[in-house]
Amino acid sequence: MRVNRLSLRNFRNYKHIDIDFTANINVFIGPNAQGKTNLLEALYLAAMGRSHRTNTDQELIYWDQPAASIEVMFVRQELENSLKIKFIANQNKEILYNSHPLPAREIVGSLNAILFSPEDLLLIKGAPALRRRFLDNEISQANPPYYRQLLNYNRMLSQRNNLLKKIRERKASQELLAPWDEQIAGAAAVITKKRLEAVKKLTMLANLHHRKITNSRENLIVSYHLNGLQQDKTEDLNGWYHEQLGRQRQQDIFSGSTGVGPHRDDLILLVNGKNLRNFGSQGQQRTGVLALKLAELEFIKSETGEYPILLLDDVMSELDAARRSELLLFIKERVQTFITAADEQYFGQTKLGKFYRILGGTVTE
Ligand SMILES: Nc1ncnc2c1ncn2[C@@H]1O[C@H](COP(=O)(O)OP(=O)(O)OP(=O)(O)O)[C@@H](O)[C@H]1O
Repeated sequence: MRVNRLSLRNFRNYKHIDIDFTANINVFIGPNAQGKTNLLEALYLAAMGRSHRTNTDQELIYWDQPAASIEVMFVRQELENSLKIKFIANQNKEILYNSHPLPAREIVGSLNAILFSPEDLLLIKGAPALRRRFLDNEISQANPPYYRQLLNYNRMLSQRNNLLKKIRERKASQELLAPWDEQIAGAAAVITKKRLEAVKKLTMLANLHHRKITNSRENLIVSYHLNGLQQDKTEDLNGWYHEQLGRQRQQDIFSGSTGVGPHRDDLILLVNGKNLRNFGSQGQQRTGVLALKLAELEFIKSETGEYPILLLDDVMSELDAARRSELLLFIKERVQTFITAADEQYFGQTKLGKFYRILGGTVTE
């Protein structure tokens, strides 16, 4: 997968730019607050249909302008595609894929992209929701129907939770829960099964990278923690979820939320048998995150036949020389990459790709 051109109109601090990219490494250099991350954000938006920084589209439009747009020309399976997103103040965004309207929920899976930013360094230490999102982004891009199943599951879950609250306030009867439990159990089983399959591949791929970065001193195991269930008893997930929803019902009514399901699961990472979250040093955790990110690239390649593009936002300065070189060695001539950095110090010797200077919303090669 390769992005050939990005055009922005009134997007963030860019009034009007068209940039052509190299198929290898593209490096955006510039001082703080000049628009480097805005460029990666535009590419991420084209891939995921949403920003990684805001849920408010209005923020994406150049101050005082009525509308903005992002247009990306990219090659997928050797065919050139165009994707355009228009943001109009106080309206829903419009998406055109090869000039045809595309609903926002169908954008995932068109242009695939992996983002690695300093916030990802919290992937191991941070809340379980971060690890679930990591896994969901990966599976959704490799398997777009999964993304829609996930949206559907989340919608049903929030409706069940509203009903639980009404039951708690004696405004609805408990019998109304039965059809929701039936549907939620089915959807939860489908999602969990796909996550378990993905983690099986992920652990193998991540361990290869982890061993390489640590000169074979450390083994990384990634496993899926299914809240309340042993990994080896997953044949009848639908039945199990159904039973659990029934068993937890009174507790769920009391809390007004659903206590079991894939929205409560987690990933567990072990290094040489020890939980990386509790016992890993900061350096080990960084290696774990890098190994996961590289594994994510390979997972998408193995599922779709192509590497996604890689967006590295300000992470070079966060990695030490060994991790940086593992990263650059892997992506070189393999993955089209977009890197932001404050200066050129990490790239001086490598003579990688194309360099762009970013200054106050302007881009010069
Ligand atoms: N809607 C908008 N309209 C105009 N300018 C905006 C808008 N949103 C953000 N900006 C400007 O974009 C700039 C920030 O750009 P960006 O986040 O890409 O910085 P950066 O170059 O990545 O910096 P750093 O290295 O500090 O992360 C700021 O100057 C901010 O004022």
